[in-house]
Amino acid sequence: MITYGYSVQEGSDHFVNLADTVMSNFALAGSPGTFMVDIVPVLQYLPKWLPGMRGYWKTMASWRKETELMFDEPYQFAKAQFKNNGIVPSLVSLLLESEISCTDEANIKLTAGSLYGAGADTTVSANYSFLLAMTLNSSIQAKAQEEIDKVIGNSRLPTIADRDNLPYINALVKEVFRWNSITPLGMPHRVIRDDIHKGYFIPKGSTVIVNAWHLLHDPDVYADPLSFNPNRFLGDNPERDPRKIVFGFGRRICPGICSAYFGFTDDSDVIEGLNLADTSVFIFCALSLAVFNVSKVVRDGVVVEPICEWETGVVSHPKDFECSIKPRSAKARELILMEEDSLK
Ligand code: HEM
Repeated sequence: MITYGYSVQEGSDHFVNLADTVMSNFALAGSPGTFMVDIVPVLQYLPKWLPGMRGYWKTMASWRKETELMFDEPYQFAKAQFKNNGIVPSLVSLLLESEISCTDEANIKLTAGSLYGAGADTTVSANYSFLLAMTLNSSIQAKAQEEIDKVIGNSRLPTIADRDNLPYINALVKEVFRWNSITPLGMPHRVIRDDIHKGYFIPKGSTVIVNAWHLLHDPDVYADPLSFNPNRFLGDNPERDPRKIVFGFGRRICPGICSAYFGFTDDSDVIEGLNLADTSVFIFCALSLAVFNVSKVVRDGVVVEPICEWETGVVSHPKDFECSIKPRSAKARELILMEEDSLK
């Protein structure tokens, strides 16, 4: 919706399926060492017909095709919608409002595709971790709901404007970012010139990989790091804000956390409310807590323990787990239905 002004279809959605395929390819391509050419770059110059090379190039050609479709098809949808004057405000509709050249069009397509590709999967991973954490920690869920009930009541849904008044929810969102490292090894960076870091010589061309998982689970920084505990970010001595790590580092830091452009340094705080990524996760958590109870599934009188493990890959998701999501009350059900109606 933000990128293309498009409402995702429930069940199976063509554009989402396309993006999922490309993100799975990306997860493999982005993990250094998946292909021999990552380790021996000279292999890229070998003829494509050589035995052993054909399969590789065939895979690359089909991945390229899928990537082009992911960038092109939703863009063409948004463009057609724009031309038919049925404008739903989106990144693409805003960019199409002025006269554009072919180069502009290629840039809009790539910008929109990057926003969706890089922003959706990562945010979804955080949202799933939140649901898993709530399934496993009913007392933390109850405490968060108590804060929402006290500050917002039950006659309306929380909004982004409520954020400053919800310290416990803010701490919970930080803990969602920390507990599951969404990108456990960040993104590989290439060193563009020789460097010396803390006495270590790093030659130009080296690939540098950050161990984000360790930084977020370092027992010297986070007490009992494997447990989900929002309290670690409250009080007089809060533990390190994980958002300083989860969005990467340097000039290629995630643009979804735009305080990068406002001098985000080690000492400054993330500017809440200005960041698409952080804000999306906050509002998902706050809305869910306001209207739903998330709990373990009980089947035939037996409690089903959810699987608490994560997939590997550039973007790590919780493995499929079972949970029960039910409206908290009749009033909550009413609010959900009103919200659904307003989207029609
Ligand atoms: C919880 C959500 C998100 C997480 C954890 C996340 C994390 C990251 C990380 C670790 C990187 C690599 C940074 C580096 O190279 O050091 C990155 C890059 C990127 N992110 Fe995000 N991201 C999230 C949401 C978003 C959103 C909502 C957008 C949409 C604007 C977005 C767009 C991008 C893009 C375009 C890049 C590539 C930047 C570049 O290479 O110059 N991300 N993200």
